[in-house]
Amino acid sequence: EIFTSMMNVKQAIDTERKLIYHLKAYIEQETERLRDIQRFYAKVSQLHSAVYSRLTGAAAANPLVAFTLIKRLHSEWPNVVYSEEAQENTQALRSGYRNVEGSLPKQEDIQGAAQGLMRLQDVYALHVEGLVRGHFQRLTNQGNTVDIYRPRVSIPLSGDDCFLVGKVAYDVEDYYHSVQWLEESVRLFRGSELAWRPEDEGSLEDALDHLAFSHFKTGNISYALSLSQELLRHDPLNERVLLNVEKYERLLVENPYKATAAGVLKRPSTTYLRTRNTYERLCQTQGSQPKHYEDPELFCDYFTNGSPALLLQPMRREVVSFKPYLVLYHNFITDAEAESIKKVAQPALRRSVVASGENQATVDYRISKSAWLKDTAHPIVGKLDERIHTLTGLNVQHPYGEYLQVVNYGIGGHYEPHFDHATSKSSPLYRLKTGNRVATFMIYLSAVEAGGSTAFIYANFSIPIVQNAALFWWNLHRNGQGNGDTLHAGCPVLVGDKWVANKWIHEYGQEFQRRCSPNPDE
Ligand SMILES: O=C(O)CCC(=O)C(=O)O
Ligand SMILES: [Fe+2]
Repeated sequence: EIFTSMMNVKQAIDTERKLIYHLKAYIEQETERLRDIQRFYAKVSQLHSAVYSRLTGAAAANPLVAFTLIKRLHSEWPNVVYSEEAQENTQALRSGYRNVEGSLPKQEDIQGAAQGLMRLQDVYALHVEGLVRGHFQRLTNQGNTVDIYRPRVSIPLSGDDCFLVGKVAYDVEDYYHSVQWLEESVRLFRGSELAWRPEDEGSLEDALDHLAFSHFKTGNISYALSLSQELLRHDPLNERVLLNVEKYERLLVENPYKATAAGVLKRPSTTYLRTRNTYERLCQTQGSQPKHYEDPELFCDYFTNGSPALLLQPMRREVVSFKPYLVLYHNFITDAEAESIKKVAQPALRRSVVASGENQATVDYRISKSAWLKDTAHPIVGKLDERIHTLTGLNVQHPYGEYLQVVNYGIGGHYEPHFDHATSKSSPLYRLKTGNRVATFMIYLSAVEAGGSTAFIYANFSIPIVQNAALFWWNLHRNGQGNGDTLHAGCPVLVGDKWVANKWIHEYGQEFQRRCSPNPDE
């Protein structure tokens, strides 16, 4: 599951570096082998033009010429033709490949990465044609493109790259995406002068085939027909396509008005989410906090919580919202501490799960890896517990607080709108027997280049990632009921390596810090 964590993607760079090394050795050896063969070829062909052609009959009469001719035909030619060197070179290359095989991406990775790209396309309303050229752009209503982010490094995609993304969509009958990506694939394959590349999975014919069928499925039969006819020009004997062409022509005769009935394709309903429009709007703004002038009660201060530890170095507190109550503590953690936490978490990272009934499950709506760190894992974990306790006054010791959950997002990694507290009595969150999650303390362990904001859906704002800051909010009202205003999400990461750490604090153990109240508004 390389695609679920950027850390694994970084490790994949090293894997490819090893492969490059093996391929270089292979090319050198093969080049040498071909040079030797060329030498033999040059020798023999030169003999033929210099000796045999001019003297023909006389040449064969010379016993030295005759002897070398016989020797060549008897042993030199088979030595060249049946040389084992080619096989030895291939074997060396393959054995180098087998050494890294265990760490290579799997089918689920290619699918997950392609789905990540399509998620970014959807949530940030990206223009596919721009994306293919390596740009992160949105198409305006006037038909212009605007950059939403200019990456420092980027690469354009090939026809085969686009074919693969389109194929992932096609295989799940998601023709909304398959049409857009295969369209790009066909365009790029048509325009590339290289007809064949050893690394490619698909070809212009494959792309035409899948694009034609996608259009057929969405009702655009005349376009399906013209694409199939183009395909037949490359592959005139393809029985299946010949039959399709016949079928499309018949359909068009029977139902001429259906020619281009495609209309506007809708995004697939598998990604249905009631709050999707708000969620995506909040992600697109990449940070849209309420401003002080919008709510004059909001404030910033240097906060000590009456603690001697904080008197020397007060915390920069920013009250971001009252409904729900949300506070941002700036510079909660230092760069060095954040790096240590990530380092300690790395070997323990596993695919993130969510509560599903009484159990836990991996889901498409949370794409990341996470690790649970006990305070014994590293002295810094205990220090952070202490700091959270000082700031909030809450008891964060296990089991009143959960272990620290360190999260690393992957390609288009996200966490769609959810509550941190349990909303059903059977939730696995109750296994600690310390009640529900009363509060969340979330630390941003990294910056990102673009995307990845934390969006509060009903409260209608999003917090851009503030490196080293921490976000605190109450999940429950004082009467113990879940606070619906806390519905929140981690927006897909557009560019960057996003890390956060969650400390979830439970109801029990906080009785003196957070008094109960029957008032549902508190
Ligand atoms: O990554 C974020 O911004 C939010 C993460 C989150 O809500 C969670 O892990 O529960
Ligand atoms: Fe959350």
